[in-house]
Amino acid sequence: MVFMDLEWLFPIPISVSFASTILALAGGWLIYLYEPYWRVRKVPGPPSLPLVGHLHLLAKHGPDVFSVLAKQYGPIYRFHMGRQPLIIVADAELCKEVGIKKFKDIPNRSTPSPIKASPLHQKGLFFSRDSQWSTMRNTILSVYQPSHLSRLVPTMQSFIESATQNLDSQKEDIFFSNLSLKLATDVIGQAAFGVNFGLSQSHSVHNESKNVATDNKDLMNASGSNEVTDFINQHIYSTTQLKMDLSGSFSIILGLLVPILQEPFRQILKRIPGTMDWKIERTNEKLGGRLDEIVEKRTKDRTRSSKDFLSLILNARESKAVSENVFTPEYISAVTYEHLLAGSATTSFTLSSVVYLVAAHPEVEKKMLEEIDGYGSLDQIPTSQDLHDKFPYLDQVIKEAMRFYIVSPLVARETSNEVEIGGYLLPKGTWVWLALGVLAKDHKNFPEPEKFKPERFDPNCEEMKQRHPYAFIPFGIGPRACIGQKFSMQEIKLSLIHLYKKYLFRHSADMESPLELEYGIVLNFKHGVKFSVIKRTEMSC
Ligand code: HEM
Repeated sequence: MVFMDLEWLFPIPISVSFASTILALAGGWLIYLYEPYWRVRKVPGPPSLPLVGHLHLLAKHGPDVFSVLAKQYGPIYRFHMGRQPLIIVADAELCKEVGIKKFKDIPNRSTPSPIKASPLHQKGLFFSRDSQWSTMRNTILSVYQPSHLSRLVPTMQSFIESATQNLDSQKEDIFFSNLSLKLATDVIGQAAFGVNFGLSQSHSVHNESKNVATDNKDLMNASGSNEVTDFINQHIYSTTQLKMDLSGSFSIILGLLVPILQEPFRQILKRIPGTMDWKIERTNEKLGGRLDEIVEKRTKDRTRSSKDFLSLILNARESKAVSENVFTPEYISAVTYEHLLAGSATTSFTLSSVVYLVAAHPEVEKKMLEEIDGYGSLDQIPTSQDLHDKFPYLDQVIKEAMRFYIVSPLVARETSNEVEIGGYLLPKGTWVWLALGVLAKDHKNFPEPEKFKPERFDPNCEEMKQRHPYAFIPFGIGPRACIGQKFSMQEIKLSLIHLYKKYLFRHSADMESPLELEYGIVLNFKHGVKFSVIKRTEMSC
């Protein structure tokens, strides 16, 4: 009967075997699309659309979508990133379970489609897995000793000073988010590679109407730019193309919707000049080539110091303190590059958030200035220990800004075994993502979450005492938490102390309100952050 209908549909007679092939393909296709959903179907979640899953909800609500859905579906629910279901964990106790108690069953991160196309990103610490990850992490941890961090204070300070010289000298408002990105890139460039990129000295931060990413994309096309500029341009282009929505390259979009087609299409598209896949491939190739050159040159350098991260790893490798099989040259390139990536946008976003929020809260600004001024004279540079002990209010301001604008609203993990979380049995290979952004806005732990109140982080206040210990985890949780936490806090505090000793900041009239956010590899201000700058000595005159 079925075949008679098909004969009516197709004027040319079709054979039984052809029809059954079509049916088998259609069945296989449906199984392929629905199999990931089927494995976690018992976890609650909104109805999803074929192919796009819940991406339309992400487009509608932006990063807030995870809070909206947590209100509707509870502390653990399903969100389909295209075909791929994510199990979103939006509760502090459950995050502790995933990140700490059941770590041995959930030790790795899932690899999202933008990363699948980039070997450079896959070989860093972030996406490496199991024993490769633990050996790399232990080695890197050994070079993150507090004594090494404290030795970095003068380096950080000198970049901060040169980046923030004469901020008040021009009439126009400054593009602070650009300044902070250049500063953070310079600092991490020096700390990771021992290379001075010189970004914060060479560019004016005034009159820049575009953000750094766009700025550099243009430069990428200009021939004859110098090596450093090229390297940074490639770095920024490579990073900003890692989109988590439907605005990435065609192969990345396919990776979200039909992952099986991502690699074949990427292989074709990367050979067609002008496509985004072609540009990404060329950029990553050039970037990888440059990184390999830096590593090779440093490997041969017998007089290398042990001040930067790359030299420290190379020294450890040569002294056999770490296995040469684990730290092959390509892993060394990847992990060093990862520092540049992980340490720039995150730190710069946090710096911009603090200054933006403080500028809108005069009572916070007053209290913070009293603490900074009380520390000592203008040219007294705090030590690592002083940064830790002597600025308790600044500490609260930074934490509250990081809660208010959380850099990494989601943290990706993947189960290695079948494991039970929140009453649901999750099969091996399930993507479990911790919703740090939802936790940070949960009114149970943070009453009036939309208000900026640094005092809620005062260790003596009732709100702080009653809060779940894992309600605020901007650097993640457990053995896979951020390795650069102390490094970035040192840099952020040093920068803020130096800035506020000299200047005050006021919102530019040329900025949207509220600020629009965009969700790339980390959260970012869509149109940047702009301030007018007032020199403090002038104010007190
Ligand atoms: C404000 C600044 C920063 C924030 C908010 C931040 C946040 C995070 C978060 C949320 C994670 C995931 C943690 C988890 O899965 O539990 C992470 C991982 C990581 N971060 Fe950061 N980060 C910052 C700065 C840095 C810096 C400066 C570096 C490098 C010097 C760095 C290097 C890394 C690395 C390598 C990982 C992967 C760790 C692993 O998988 O073992 N981060 N970061």
